[in-house]
Amino acid sequence: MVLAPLADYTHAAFRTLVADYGGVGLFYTEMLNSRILAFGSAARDPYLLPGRGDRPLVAQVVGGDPDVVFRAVARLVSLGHFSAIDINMACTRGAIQRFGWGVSLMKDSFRAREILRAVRDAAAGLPLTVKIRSGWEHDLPELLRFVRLLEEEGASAIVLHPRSAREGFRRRARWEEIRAVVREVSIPVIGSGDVFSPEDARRMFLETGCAGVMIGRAALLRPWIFRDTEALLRNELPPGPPDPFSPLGRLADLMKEFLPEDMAFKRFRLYCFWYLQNFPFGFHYLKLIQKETDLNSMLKRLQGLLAGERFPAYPARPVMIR
Ligand SMILES: Cc1cc2nc3c(=O)[nH]c(=O)nc-3n(C[C@H](O)[C@H](O)[C@H](O)COP(=O)(O)O)c2cc1C
Repeated sequence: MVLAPLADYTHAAFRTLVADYGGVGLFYTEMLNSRILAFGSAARDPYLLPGRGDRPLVAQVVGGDPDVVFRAVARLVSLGHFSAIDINMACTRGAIQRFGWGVSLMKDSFRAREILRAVRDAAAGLPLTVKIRSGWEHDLPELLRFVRLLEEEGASAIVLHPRSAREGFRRRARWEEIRAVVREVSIPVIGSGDVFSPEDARRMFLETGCAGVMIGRAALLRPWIFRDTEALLRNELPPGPPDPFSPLGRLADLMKEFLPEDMAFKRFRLYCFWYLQNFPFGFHYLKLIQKETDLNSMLKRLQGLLAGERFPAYPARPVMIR
């Protein structure tokens, strides 16, 4: 079970929270901008901190210039706490695509190859994973050609979120493409997309033959979904969900520990957008707490609002994404 890279969310504090609940075999950082990494000061960067218990930890890099990516990866390796490097060829955000980074690399095999070589050269023997989408469009022969290229260039594993670049988060993730990639390459394939319950995770393993199941949005709603999935896979009963306020209280404490104060507040407020979607009146609660101007008053408000709440049964599917 793999915690997905989630920009703005999978920082050291959140990964530590998830690790405390258990059930995760591999953690990803949020995507790290190669330009900032290459030319910034890695030592004090809160984005690069390891959490507690969040190992093995993969650092995900996004970029499109092989020289810059080389420098960025060399810096990451020098920190000593990353177990592997991932290159993001999946992100569809406008600015990332305009730079020719993220999923744009799937349209440019030559550049993709150059980036992979740069990462491999800088990674000093650390494994290299690549996170991709289905491609620009759903074109299976083209996807299979691309994953063969990744394998040829020394990727140790592939993570596939089987939606096209155009789809963003619309339509369903096409798990059948995960199965096709599993059959095409001999390296491990990790599936990502639309796993909203432990049962979904088990179904993804069974239907696709993937080596790992990655969870993103549902882990924001229920950071303990990995523990519940582990229990299901062992035919055991999962422990019940925590009291609705306690994960937020714990996360706030971890954010105060790992992140600078203003970043902690901003990130906590962003996180509430997801977590509160567990509850029928979540968006109303979100509106109410937006008025608070510091973390402690926000927490106090949340404690009152969530006192009478309970978690509905899985699936933990957000109704809105940003
Ligand atoms: C808020 C958010 C941030 C994301 N950030 C990243 C990222 O930094 N790098 C990346 O490769 N994918 C990113 N993704 C994609 C997820 O890793 C994952 O592949 C996708 O959400 C599908 O999985 P899910 O259905 O379990 O959420 C992000 C997704 C969301 C919703």
